[in-house]
Formats: sequence, C-alpha cells, structure tokens
Amino acid sequence: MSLILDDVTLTYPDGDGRLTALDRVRLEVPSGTLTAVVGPSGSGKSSLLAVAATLIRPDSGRVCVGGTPTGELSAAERAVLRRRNIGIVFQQPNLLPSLTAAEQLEVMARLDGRRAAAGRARELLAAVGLADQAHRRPHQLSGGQRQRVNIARALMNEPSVLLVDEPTSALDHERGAAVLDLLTHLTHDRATATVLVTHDRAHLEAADAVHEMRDGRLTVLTA
Ligand SMILES: Nc1ncnc2c1ncn2[C@@H]1O[C@H](COP(=O)(O)OP(=O)(O)OP(=O)(O)O)[C@@H](O)[C@H]1O
Repeated sequence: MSLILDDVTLTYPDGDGRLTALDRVRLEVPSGTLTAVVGPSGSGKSSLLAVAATLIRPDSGRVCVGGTPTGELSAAERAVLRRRNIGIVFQQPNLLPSLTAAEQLEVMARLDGRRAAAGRARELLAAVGLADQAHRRPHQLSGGQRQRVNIARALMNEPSVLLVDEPTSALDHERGAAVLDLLTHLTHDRATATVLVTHDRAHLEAADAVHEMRDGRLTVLTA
C-alpha cells in the first residue's frame, strides 16, 4: 500500500502573514520502494514528513496512507492510523532507558492491544542484525545498534508507510552506510512505502526515486 500526497500546501503563521512550507506538493511512493528527499535547511523536508505522518494537517490537498484518505479522519482516528500504518524513525533513537531492546519493540505492540509481541520482536531484531543483543538496554548498545533498534521498533506494527528523517546523522560513514543498506532491504522485504530525508548524497544510489525540496516545492531528480 502506497503513500500519496496530492497537491498538498502547508503554511505556518509568520508575523502578519503566512509562510508557505509546502507548495502544492505531489508525491507518490509505491509500496516496496524507497524515495529519498534532499534539499537545503529550511526547505520543508520535516514539514513534508510531519504531513505524511498525519501529525500536521495541510491547508489543502490530500494525504492518503496505505489506501486510507486521511482528510476526514478525527484526531483519534489519525492516532490509530499512525500506530497501525505508519512507522517513524527520527534522527535520535529516543529509546526508553530502562527497557531492553526486545522490550522497546514489545511495548509498541502492547500500546496497540496486541498480544504475542515477543516472537515478532525477536524476528525483527534478528532482521536488523541484533538477534544476540535483545536483552541489552540502550546504554549497553552502540549508536548504530540503537538506530537499528529504532528502525525495528518502527516496523513492529507492520506499517505500510515508513518515514525516516536523517537516520545516519549520528553515525560514522561505515555505520551510516550499513543502516542505509538495512533500510533498503527492509523496504523491499516488508513492502513499505519508505520516505527518507537525507543530507548525505551517498544515500541516493540506494533510492528508487530521488526528489528535491526547495522553498516548499518538490521536484523529481531521478525516478
Ligand atoms: N512550527 C512552525 N511555525 C512557523 N514556521 C515554521 C514552523 N516549522 C517550520 N517552519 C518554517 O517552515 C519552513 C520549512 O521548515 P522545515 O523544518 O520543514 O524545513 P527542513 O527542510 O526540514 O529544514 P532542516 O533541514 O533544517 O531540518 C522553514 O522556513 C521554517 O522556518
């Protein structure tokens, strides 16, 4: 199931006027593909992710997540959609300090009222190369390992859409490349529609499509 943004405009209050953060943005990310979004600071990349995540409602246009149009949903319905259909990976992992890697994942399933989370948590930790680290707490893991737990956690509820913001900014080149490789594989294996915001040009080779954001406008660089 894909992610579709159709003619999306978002403005913020700015003094007496409004600042246009997203200007008639169109983006379609088919399931099982990764779209990278590049662009200078302040161009609207985080706003794009926030709208795609249904955290911010645009002024106009449509956002469709995994086949569900989100425009008419209440805040509570959007929260359920986010929990079930959208995985979000931010720059910093924000793991809970007192929980083991496995528990970080299990808690996501419990929030959604699901049982039998332990098996899926084990399977996902293995998929991100952390099968033997499941019992460790965040301070016992490296930066790259923490980001892997973060990615596995985002996939816990089998989202159709995966939104990733600068996942390698805290990692050295080699670990960053490994995390990118992992994201590409997971996108294909788990058929997520993945959007990756990145500053790192080295990431673009792995992408199925590359878009550039400038002053709120999104253009296709390669597809
Ligand atoms: N809550 C807000 N209120 C007002 N203006 C905002 C708000 N959030 C962002 N902006 C403005 O909207 C524009 C787009 O910001 P956004 O954070 O989406 O850019 P970005 O490309 O993600 O930048 P960076 O790469 O630095 O994170 C910027 O001009 C920013 O100052």
